[in-house]
Amino acid sequence: MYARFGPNHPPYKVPNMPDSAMPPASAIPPVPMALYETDFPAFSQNLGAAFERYGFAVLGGHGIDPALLDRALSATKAFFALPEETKRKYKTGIGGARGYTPFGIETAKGATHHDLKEFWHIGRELPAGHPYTEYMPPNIWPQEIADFHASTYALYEALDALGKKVLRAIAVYLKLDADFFEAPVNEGNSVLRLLHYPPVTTPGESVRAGAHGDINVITLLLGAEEPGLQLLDRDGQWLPITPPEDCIVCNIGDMLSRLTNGVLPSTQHRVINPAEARKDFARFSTPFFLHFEPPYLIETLPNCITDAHPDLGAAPITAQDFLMQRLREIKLA
Ligand SMILES: O=C(O)CCC(=O)C(=O)O
Ligand SMILES: [Fe+2]
Repeated sequence: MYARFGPNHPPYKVPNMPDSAMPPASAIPPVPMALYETDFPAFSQNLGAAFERYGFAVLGGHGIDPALLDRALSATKAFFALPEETKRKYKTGIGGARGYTPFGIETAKGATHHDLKEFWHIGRELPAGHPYTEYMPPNIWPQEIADFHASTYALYEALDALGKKVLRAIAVYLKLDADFFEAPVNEGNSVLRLLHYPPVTTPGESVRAGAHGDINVITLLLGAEEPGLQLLDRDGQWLPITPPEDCIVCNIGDMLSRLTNGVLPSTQHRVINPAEARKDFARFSTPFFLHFEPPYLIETLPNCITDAHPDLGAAPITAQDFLMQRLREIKLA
C-alpha cells in the first residue's frame, strides 16, 4: 500500500502503518468502457464527473487488443535496451517532436532538475503534400527493431480512436453536440510517447517526472500500473493513481481546460521515484497526447462561463501557437 504524502517528500511508503490506515492505492474508481455501448449517458456522466472533480478519470476494460499491447511494449523495451550511441542516431533537431529524446533533457516547467526518463515520440502519418506537414513532421523509425513501426503505429491508431470516443462523452457532459470535437481533432497533432524510466540507483534531487500539467486536449495513459503516478488534489494532497492492468488513465490537458474555462481542470501530476522494493525496476508507460488540429482556435466555450465558473478571460489562441509557447517553457522547443 502507498501512503499519501505532501509536496515536501515525506516517506512514500510508511513502515509499520496498517493497510487499513492507508488511503486506497488509486483514488479514482474505473468507469467501465462497456458502458459506452450499453448506457452512453451514464458513461458520459461518470467520466465527466471524474474529470470535473479530479481532472483525471480511469477507463476500465479499455478494449485495446492485449496482443497489440504486448507487441508494442516488447518493441519499446527492445529499443531502449539498445546502446546509447545507437539510440542517439534517432535524436532529431526538431525539439523532440519525433524520434528519440535522451535521458536528462526534459525539465518540468519551473523545475531546476531534469526528469529521470528517456522517450520516443510518434506523430500522425500524413499523405505527401498535406497542408499540416508544415506543423507535423514525418516520423522516423528505428531500423534495429523489426516490429517497432507496425506495432507502435497500430497502437497510435487504437488510442486515437479511443480518444475520439472519450471526447464524445466529454462533449455530451458539457452539453455540446456529441460530435463537437470530431472536426477539431480529426487530423490532430497528436503524439504517442513511449517512456522509459530506468531503475533509480543513485539518490538525488531528480524525480522520474516533475509536477506538470499536460499541454494537449486529453491524455490517455497506458502502463500506470507500475506505481509512481500521482495527481495533486484540490486540498494539496498527492493522490496515487495505480490502476489495474486493463485500465487506461485519462486526464484533461491545458488546451481543454482553457477551452472549458477551467470547468474541466488540467491537474498537475508527477511520477515519483520507486519505493526501495521497486528501485531496481524500470518503468515503461505510454501516454497518448491527443491534440487539436494546428489551426484550431481555442476560444472559451460560452456555456462554460457560469456563476460557479466566472470568465477566466483566456484570450483566443490557435492550438499551434499555444503548443509552441508551452514547448519553449519545458525546453523542448
Ligand atoms: O509515466 C507516467 O505515468 C506519466 C507521464 C506523464 O505524465 C507525461 O509524460 O506527461
Ligand atoms: Fe503528464
